[in-house]
Amino acid sequence: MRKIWVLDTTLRDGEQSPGVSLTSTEKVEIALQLQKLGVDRIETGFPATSPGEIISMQEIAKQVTQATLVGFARSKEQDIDAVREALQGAEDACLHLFLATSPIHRQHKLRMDKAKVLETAAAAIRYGRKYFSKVEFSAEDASRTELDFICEVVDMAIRAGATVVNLPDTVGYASPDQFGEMFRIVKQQVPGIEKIQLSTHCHDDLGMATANTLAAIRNGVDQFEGTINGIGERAGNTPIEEVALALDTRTELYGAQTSLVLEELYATSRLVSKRTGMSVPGNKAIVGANAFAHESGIHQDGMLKERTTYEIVSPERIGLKTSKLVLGKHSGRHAFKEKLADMGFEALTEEQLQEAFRKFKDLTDKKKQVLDEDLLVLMDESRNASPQIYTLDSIQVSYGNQSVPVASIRLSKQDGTAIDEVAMGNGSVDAIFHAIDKASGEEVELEDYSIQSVTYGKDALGEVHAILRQGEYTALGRGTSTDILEASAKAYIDALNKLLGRKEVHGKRNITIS
Ligand SMILES: CC(=O)SCCNC(=O)CCNC(=O)[C@H](O)C(C)(C)COP(=O)(O)OP(=O)(O)OC[C@H]1O[C@@H](n2cnc3c(N)ncnc32)[C@H](O)[C@@H]1OP(=O)(O)O
Ligand SMILES: CC(C)C(=O)C(=O)O
Ligand SMILES: [Mg+2]
Repeated sequence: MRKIWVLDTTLRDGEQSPGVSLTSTEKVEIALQLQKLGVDRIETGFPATSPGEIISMQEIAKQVTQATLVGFARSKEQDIDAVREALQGAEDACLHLFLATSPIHRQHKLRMDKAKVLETAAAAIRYGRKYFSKVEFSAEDASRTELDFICEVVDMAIRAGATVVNLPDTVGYASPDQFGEMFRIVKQQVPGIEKIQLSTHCHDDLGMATANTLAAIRNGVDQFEGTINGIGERAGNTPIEEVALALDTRTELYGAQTSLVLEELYATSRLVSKRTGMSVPGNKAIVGANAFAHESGIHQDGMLKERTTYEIVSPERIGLKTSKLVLGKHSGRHAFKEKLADMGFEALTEEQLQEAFRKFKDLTDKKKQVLDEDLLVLMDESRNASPQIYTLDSIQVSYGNQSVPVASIRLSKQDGTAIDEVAMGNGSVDAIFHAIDKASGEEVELEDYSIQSVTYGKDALGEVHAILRQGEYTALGRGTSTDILEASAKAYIDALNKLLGRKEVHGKRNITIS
């Protein structure tokens, strides 16, 4: 299988992401992790940028010994000298020179004609080769450069002594077919091309960095450059994890592999995200939080029967323990039953399961994600079911800090009849309880009332406990909901039902029924 070299530029192009600036300690930490990941070449910085950049690169050079360390420079002696200073302690160093070659950059930015570009780059490569055995030359904006001039530039770079020639899609303008064709022609037409390594470096302005990189690989490049999580200038660089996994997953198509330790990808992604402050979108390929999570019932059912129905990469391959089956609005009975079994609720009858599933679906209409804690509460409610003498149909509360709270409530009785009542109170909860009292016609006393949040987040479930007394009898009721007024009504009705049910059957005295 053909080996593809990986040049990681998270610490150089990645750090060019607007708003990102890494400290020396952070850069060393990331470089050590990149070494663990098995990156062949780590671009540690652009030392002409600042004195601090040189110090960071020197620190990395002291500690990272198993990868080639690359220093970036314009085609200027002063920049090359800065790379010499920054990489002097490196075991294996490479100078990375660049100069733009496209008409737009030549005319407007560099104000150089073609001949001057060739002369400037050749002089820089020759100067660099005096100090470095490895010199990469990048023809910036290659994808917008005339094809015959690109061939001239590559020829010049080889003659001047470059060991790697990189043709970047600097502004993410290329399309895969066109980009692949450029490499095919360069390989065909430039004499001595076999003496050097050909590289590519893509940006994601049109969302095609990975596709363009793979097109270059199919057309014979030896190295690709990218960053972890795809961070970098503007829309970012090629995400290394995407290309590495595409090669690993489709070997029959590409016939090429990196030597990355893929199991380190997830940890590397998390570290880069934490240190740069650039969060990874949930739906990001390979390393996003949802990349191995399934919420839809049909997908979850498929996953439970055979993982490969909905996963082309196994989570273990990138260093994650398992896939996740997330319970939510779109989940089905198979995943629900599996989840309950995992939590120890195995001995449920079909009826209990159906009832729990119905309640679960009701909850998903109110809550985005159902957590284990939510399920525990829900199962607890089901198992401790009280006689359904009254059930809550609807509730409406009118509250204002200048007016008296009013609650309207509709209860259903066991025989199916509905009772509507309206009542006022000192507060919203008090108004609800008065309305329930009026609807039931029972005289009860509220002995205790408490609220607690049982799950997390803005849409957390609140659990209300209410203890009611009627003469010698007391009963504890529980109610849960994402709304505490609804939870309060449910708890009150639950206590009332228990009180009436027990009173009727047992006639026991002074007993709190839980
Ligand atoms: C595609 C890429 O990612 S390229 C890398 C981009 N990264 C960065 O620019 C980050 C670090 N940059 C910096 O800190 C600064 O730009 C520095 C220190 C490098 C240079 O700063 P300054 O000397 O103030 O120049 P400034 O950035 O304003 O302009 C760039 C100059 O470099 C020239 N230049 C640009 N690319 C090259 C090159 N490859 N070789 C030689 N000269 C170049 C420009 O034409 C311009 O020259 P001019 O002053 O004669 O017009
Ligand atoms: C490799 C360099 C020149 C680069 O970052 C680019 O062209 O995007
Ligand atoms: Mg770039």
